[in-house]
Amino acid sequence: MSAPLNSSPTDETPAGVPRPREKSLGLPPASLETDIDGDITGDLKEAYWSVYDGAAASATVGQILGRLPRIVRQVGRLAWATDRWATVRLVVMQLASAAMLAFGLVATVGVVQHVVAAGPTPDRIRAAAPQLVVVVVVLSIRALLEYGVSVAQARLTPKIRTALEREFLELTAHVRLEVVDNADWHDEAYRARDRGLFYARQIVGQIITLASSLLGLVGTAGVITVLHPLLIALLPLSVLPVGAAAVSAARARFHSFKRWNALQRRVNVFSWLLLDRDSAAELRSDTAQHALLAEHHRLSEHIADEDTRLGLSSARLSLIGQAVGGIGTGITYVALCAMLINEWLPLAAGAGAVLAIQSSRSSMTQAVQVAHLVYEHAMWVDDLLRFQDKCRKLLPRRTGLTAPAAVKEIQLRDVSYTYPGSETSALDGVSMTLRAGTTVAFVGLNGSGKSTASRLIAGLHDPSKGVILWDGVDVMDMDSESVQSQVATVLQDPVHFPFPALANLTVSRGTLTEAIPERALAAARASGAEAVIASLPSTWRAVLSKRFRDGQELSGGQWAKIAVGRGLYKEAPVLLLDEPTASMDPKAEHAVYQAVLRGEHRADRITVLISHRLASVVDCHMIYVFDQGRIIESGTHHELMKLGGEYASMFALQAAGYLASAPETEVR
Ligand SMILES: Nc1ncnc2c1ncn2[C@@H]1O[C@H](COP(=O)(O)OP(=O)(O)OP(=O)(O)O)[C@@H](O)[C@H]1O
Repeated sequence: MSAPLNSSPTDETPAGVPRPREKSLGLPPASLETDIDGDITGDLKEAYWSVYDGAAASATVGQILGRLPRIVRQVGRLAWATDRWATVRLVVMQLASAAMLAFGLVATVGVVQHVVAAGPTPDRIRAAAPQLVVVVVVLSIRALLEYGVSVAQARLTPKIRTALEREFLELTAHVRLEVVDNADWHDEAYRARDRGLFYARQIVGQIITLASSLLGLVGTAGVITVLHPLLIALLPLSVLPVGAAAVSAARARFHSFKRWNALQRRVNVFSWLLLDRDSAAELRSDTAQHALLAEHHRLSEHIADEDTRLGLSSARLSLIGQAVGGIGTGITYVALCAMLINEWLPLAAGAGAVLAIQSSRSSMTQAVQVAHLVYEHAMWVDDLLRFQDKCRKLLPRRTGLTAPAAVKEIQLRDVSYTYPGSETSALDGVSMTLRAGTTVAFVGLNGSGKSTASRLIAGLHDPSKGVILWDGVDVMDMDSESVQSQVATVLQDPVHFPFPALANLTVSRGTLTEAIPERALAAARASGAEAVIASLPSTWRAVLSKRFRDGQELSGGQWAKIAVGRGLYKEAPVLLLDEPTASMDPKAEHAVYQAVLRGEHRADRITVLISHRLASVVDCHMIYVFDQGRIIESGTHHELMKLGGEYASMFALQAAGYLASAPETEVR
């Protein structure tokens, strides 16, 4: 978070100045371990995003069939919640379309019946004509219904995705801060975003295709039974071999895809590093491109091999599938001929059976392929929905009581805080009183608890022990978000919003487009951002990112000024500055302190300043010295200097560094 308080603690560090705790480090290995591909990114293989890859490859047909109703119910619920009318239309038209397919088949058999009946050809054709018209009408209605299904799908799918995405971002952007710190939660969030949301968009269409092929299968089975009950025995003979071939082809594809995907993710790491603007300068100055390109080439070759393997195995499986399917068809037709020869079946029914069997074979192949996709993709959608449920339980406190718009006094009473998963307290029994119109400084070594204290004051974490009172009211009784909205926090590494300069300020008031111009100018003036913005080609409108056309690049110090401006623009009753000036030049830093801390701070504002440059805290009304989560000294600069404790030692150390080499120059 910050530069060390002391330049570098050496043996010459004066007595009394605490030293940071240090750990010794052994020699590194002479070479890094690699995986079977000889690649250092091997660990990424089983990373968060690949957990369900290839699940369909190892699931049994029973498992897939067993899960389908649940998946359909789940997606149905999503669709219902998103657009009931489109969902009803979709289901009704889908069923009607399947019914039309069956009617079409029956009508076609009717045509065949007339065509193969006894009598002169013109009479037979004339007799078949009405049925032929029925076939045309039925097929036209089916085409219209399919169009209707596509229209309903086109309306429903983007709505489902948008609703899921909005919900996902609403939840993830609001969960408590310590949740975001949790690496597992992060993995789950990225997995839900990259995979869950992606597949949620596809799954509606896939379920529709699955439903259409299954209904087609049921329809043709019904037609075959109507033609002759004995024919139903021929159906499995024909479709099961095709189905079995399709199952093994689908599994092989998913197996291969899992490996291909793992390799692709790894190769992406290298393409991203090679292309990214942030790494460009360092890559060139370190001539690190060669090492990265070598890894990229090696992984790309593995991907090419995997592609070839997948293509060859698909071709092989397709050949086997066709051979097995051909044998099944052969057996079916032999059985059909036997039935016709024995006159168990009229010729027209036999011809109809051939049509029905052809149609059911293609329905079966499609059903098997799509069922695998739905099974695997549903896992990701399931994962997304589970993650959203989890996030709902991790939202900040809502009590119905909001924080006061103006606060006179914030009291911390014996406050402790331990980060989740940590064994030691980051804050340990801290008490202090912050009053409106005063500026308070937190100083101390790295890791001593200064930022943690400011985060608790900002309502970003809840105390593990003790209470924080705002004008006598426990913050735990207030809505967390309302507390956060009354605090402006400026950090040393602020977010570089790639927006226009003005939006970079107004975002702290929850808008990117609406500004109060006088307030924006005053904030920019006080923070030193005025000169920065004035020097940009389109001043307030200049986009602060080189990633966009005509975007502008700012230096670290310039960004710091923008961030301070953002904090001031919020005009919150509490202003927390967590080392915001560390990257500013001395003049800019001086100006910020003049404006924010010394002269122009508002009488109704509580300002907390965290700084390692002790010269900047001299004028603060109160200085708290932190060490290992506790306050070890407090008072004004003069009181602390008089005390001769750690603050005095640290101050003397910094001052000595300047005095030893400073020429006699007047500070302007
Ligand atoms: N998000 C976190 N999760 C777990 N531990 C944390 C987290 N942030 C800080 N800590 C730990 O809490 C302790 C106090 O950290 P904190 O950031 O409050 O110190 P600081 O005084 O602000 O340090 P610095 O001067 O380096 O900014 C440290 O031991 C740190 O490792």
